[in-house]
Amino acid sequence: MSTHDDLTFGTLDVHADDADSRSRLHAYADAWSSAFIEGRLDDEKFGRWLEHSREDDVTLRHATPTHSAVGATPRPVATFSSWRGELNVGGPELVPLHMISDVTVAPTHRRRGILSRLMTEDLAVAAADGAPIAALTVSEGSIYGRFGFGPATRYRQVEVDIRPGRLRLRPGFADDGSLEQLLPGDAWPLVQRVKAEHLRRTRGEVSRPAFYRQFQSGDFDWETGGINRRLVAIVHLDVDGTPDGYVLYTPKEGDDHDHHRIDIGDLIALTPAAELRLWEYLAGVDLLSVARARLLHDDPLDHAVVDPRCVKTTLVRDMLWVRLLDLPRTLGARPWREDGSVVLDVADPLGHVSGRWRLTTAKGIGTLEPSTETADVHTDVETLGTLYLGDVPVHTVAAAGRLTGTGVDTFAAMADHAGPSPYCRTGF
Ligand SMILES: CC(=O)SCCNC(=O)CCNC(=O)[C@H](O)C(C)(C)COP(=O)(O)OP(=O)(O)OC[C@H]1O[C@@H](n2cnc3c(N)ncnc32)[C@H](O)[C@@H]1OP(=O)(O)O
Repeated sequence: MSTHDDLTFGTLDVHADDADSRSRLHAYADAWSSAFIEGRLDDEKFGRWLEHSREDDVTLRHATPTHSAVGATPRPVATFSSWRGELNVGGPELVPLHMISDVTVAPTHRRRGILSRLMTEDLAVAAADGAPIAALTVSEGSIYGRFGFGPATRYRQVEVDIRPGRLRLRPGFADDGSLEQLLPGDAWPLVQRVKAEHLRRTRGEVSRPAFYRQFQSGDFDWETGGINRRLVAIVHLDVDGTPDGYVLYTPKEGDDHDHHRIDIGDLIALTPAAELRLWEYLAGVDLLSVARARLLHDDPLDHAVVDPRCVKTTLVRDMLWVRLLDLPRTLGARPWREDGSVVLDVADPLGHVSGRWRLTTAKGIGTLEPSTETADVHTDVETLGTLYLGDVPVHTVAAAGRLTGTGVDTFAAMADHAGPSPYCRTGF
């Protein structure tokens, strides 16, 4: 007898609108929301969740008890959502991305292999549908490696000292653009335009799920359950008046004037000058002491200020976890540095990319073919996920024992790049 005989595994149709379907969808949303310690959703929040989930055409996988011993209506004990987005892998085209979120299993049903089953089924369907790569952001670092996901980008949490006169840009900084404060709802179309261009330019960035509109336009604040009247939107315009950057932030009151702070939800600019101008603006906002933000782990801001100690790092953490599902497509889509050729022997516990492959790079383009030759490099799909966007040099990961063989030096010369670190600013 299967250990899951007491459960029904299936998917819910996010677009179904009859009363019974809505009630099942509400129970599903309650299950993930409760697991993330946010409690069950009221009708307003459920409606908002349904709206953005429909916009993204999300697949909702669940496990639900077949019956209740006390006669209650069974409610989901596991949730798992996924949808199709895009990822910038550093090549000329964005790559279709299978995005995963809301992974929960109720405490009553944990460690019975429910997540393993949902993940295995979901990745198999995604691969069969032609998704070359999957990604998620994680609550804990110990869960997803076993399924072939590797941490592929990092971010840095910082507290920037914005007391009067503290954060100063080095002499010589010049920007010929301008700033405009807008209502967040009015800024939203401009924010979207800048963000779309940023995605096109930034290796490691992913397309934004639809829920971003609700909180970045100020339309709905998930914490208060109403319009976000605190959100401030500042747009940077270039010399021709074209928007090329923005910051969205929320001032937060501290215990006293010395502790009022800004939480920066998003600061994105298409030029370094626009980005620094937005920081200069933030440093000049009165009555505030600290700006909390996420930055690239090797962000230019540290080198643009007179006193680098104004930018205090409080945390460095993994952001996007990547899982390769189709090796010829994914390795063919990312850029390569030196010309070369190696045979990779790849282990994959779920079998999607396992086997021996000859990787050949020429003029920045990689091609991959199945091979029966002796392997030059032995590794696994989790390690290839970590290396995929170029965040970490091959030799660093090899020194950890994760790549072995006589071809590691050649592979490093082919794979490592000298461009900016990959960066994903999008949580999901
Ligand atoms: C992408 C996201 O949504 S991130 C959010 C993840 N969700 C949460 O953190 C919510 C709270 N936690 C949970 O809901 C559950 O504990 C889950 C989803 C993390 C795990 O669900 P389960 O059904 O218990 O996992 P399952 O039984 O399939 O375990 C699979 C393996 O992962 C291991 N594992 C599961 N959870 C954890 C964990 N938190 N830490 C370390 N290992 C774990 C299990 O020991 C098992 O290992 P094995 O294959 O060597 O035996």
